[in-house]
Amino acid sequence: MKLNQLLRGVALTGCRADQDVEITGVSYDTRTMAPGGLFAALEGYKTDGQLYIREALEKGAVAVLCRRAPDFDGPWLTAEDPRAALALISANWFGHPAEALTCVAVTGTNGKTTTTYLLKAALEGALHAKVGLIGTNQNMIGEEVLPAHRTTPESYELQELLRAMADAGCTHVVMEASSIALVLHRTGGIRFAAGIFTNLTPDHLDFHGTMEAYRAAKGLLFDQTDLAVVNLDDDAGRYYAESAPCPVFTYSERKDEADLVAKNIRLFPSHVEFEAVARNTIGRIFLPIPGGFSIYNALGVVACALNLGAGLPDIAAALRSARGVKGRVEVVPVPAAYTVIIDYAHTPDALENILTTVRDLTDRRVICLFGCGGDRDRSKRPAMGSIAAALADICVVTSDNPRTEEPVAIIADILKGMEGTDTPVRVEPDRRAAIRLALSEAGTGDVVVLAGKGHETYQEIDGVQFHLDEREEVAGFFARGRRG
Ligand SMILES: CC(=O)N[C@H]1[C@@H](OP(=O)(O)OP(=O)(O)OC[C@H]2O[C@@H](n3ccc(=O)[nH]c3=O)[C@H](O)[C@@H]2O)O[C@H](CO)[C@@H](O)[C@@H]1O[C@H](C)C(=O)N[C@@H](C)C(=O)N[C@H](CCC(=O)O)C(=O)O
Ligand SMILES: Nc1ncnc2c1ncn2[C@@H]1O[C@H](COP(=O)(O)OP(=O)(O)OP(=O)(O)O)[C@@H](O)[C@H]1O
Ligand SMILES: N[C@H](CCC[C@H](N)C(=O)O)C(=O)O
Ligand SMILES: [Mg+2]
Repeated sequence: MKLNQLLRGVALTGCRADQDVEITGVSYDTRTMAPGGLFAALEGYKTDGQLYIREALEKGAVAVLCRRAPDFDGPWLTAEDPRAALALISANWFGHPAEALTCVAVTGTNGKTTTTYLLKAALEGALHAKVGLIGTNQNMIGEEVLPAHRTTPESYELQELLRAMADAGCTHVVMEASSIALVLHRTGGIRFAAGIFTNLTPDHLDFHGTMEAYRAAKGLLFDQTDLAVVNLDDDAGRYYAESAPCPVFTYSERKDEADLVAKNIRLFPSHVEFEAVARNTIGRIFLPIPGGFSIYNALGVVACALNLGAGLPDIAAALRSARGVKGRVEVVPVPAAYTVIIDYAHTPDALENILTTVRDLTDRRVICLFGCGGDRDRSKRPAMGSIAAALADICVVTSDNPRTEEPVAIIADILKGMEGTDTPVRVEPDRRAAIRLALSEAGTGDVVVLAGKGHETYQEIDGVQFHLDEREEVAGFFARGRRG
């Protein structure tokens, strides 16, 4: 492809390159780039891609894109925001695959992954669509599974995935749009038929700084959607309903003025049920996932699927037979008279939701094991500590992914939120040992919640990922005769 074709739609602030030159690839990392391509120098959080321009040219880049003009001659282009430019360049490189797909993005603090899986099932069942999925757990092209490294991939990898999906005959794509991705323009150049907003509660404040900035980040999605599907029971949802620059469709379990309302809600240990009431249609929804939050995830799915042309009876049939999502309220089979649940709750709100949900499942004790991620929002730590102490009968505080932080320092932050509690708190930094400890505390009728790691099958300590699958640890505990 010629450079001028690759740059279609990109607003350059300067150019010192022959735009007729042939480009054989696009890269934003000198460590993996091949010769003959364009190198996009991105300003990062650890270093600045601008520092690697000479290296890129030495490695055979035929053009470099950066924010500031380099102080040497060479084939360079400048743009106000190289990340935004990279998104358009990637869309050009892969031939705008999103235009051949009906794309839906889901944003919000909690419920994105769950909602994307349920929406995929609903669109497959109701529209007989072939649906691609992009998100935290994995990416999917129809039934084919590809590994995921982040919730929302960098724009180049995202466009590459969309290309593969379009080529494989997908008609629809449902993807998670994280707030970080929206700020970093990873979804640039894509027009979404709908954007679903689930909820906004504290998370990622290390990145965004304030809740206002976090809300603004999620709101960026609606600049690139034809329809905003928003939760009217959430403060930020009401804000977007009034401010989104596109048509809005609202859902609620409390407000009759919403476009879709859940009535006659019934919560059971293994499922939820409600009456979905929209302007022209009404139907009973049965979702085989427990928890009050499951009502909201189902509402978002029903609201979106209705707007994409699916009929309510078909959506209801698909949700009735939907499978749960790995690591989300996942019940681990155990040869014991108590229940073990793995859940990805890693925010204060999610922890409160899962503990409230399991509290309704038992008259006996709730044992909560959790930690907090290192190199992530520190304000979550005491908040999660105080929620666990208030809602569980026994807390086991351990490590999540410490990343580059000291595990005991993270635990100390958590314990600050537990000061003065009467709830027994056991501390065990080794997550494997902590799981054994939690299980050995459990008795008949109790529920043990292993929170925070969900689908993850690794633990990142000191920058290195080690294998850790909580399902295996639970099975191992029983295989070894329940030895702690
Ligand atoms: C905070 C954040 O999102 N950081 C992203 C950012 O990395 P960075 O700023 O640290 O990059 P950097 O190391 O400073 O390097 C700057 C640039 O120089 C390049 N470079 C660097 C070294 C070199 O030798 N040569 C070279 O070319 C790098 O490739 C990069 O393009 O730009 C990189 C390239 O796009 C991303 O890979 C990286 O995501 C990292 C891996 C990350 O952990 N992100 C997480 C926080 C994230 O994105 N999470 C969200 C939300 C999760 C959720 O809520 O579900 C997600 O969507 O997953
Ligand atoms: N609608 C919801 N509201 C609040 N909490 C929820 C909701 N849905 C799920 N949860 C809780 O949040 C956890 C994470 O859910 P899920 O993985 O679907 O969210 P996510 O937004 O994709 O998270 P991430 O930002 O890590 O990708 C679940 O394990 C559950 O405890
Ligand atoms: N997408 C989230 C995942 C957190 C998962 C939890 N296990 C942790 O490591 O904190 C993040 O990157 O902040
Ligand atoms: Mg997710």
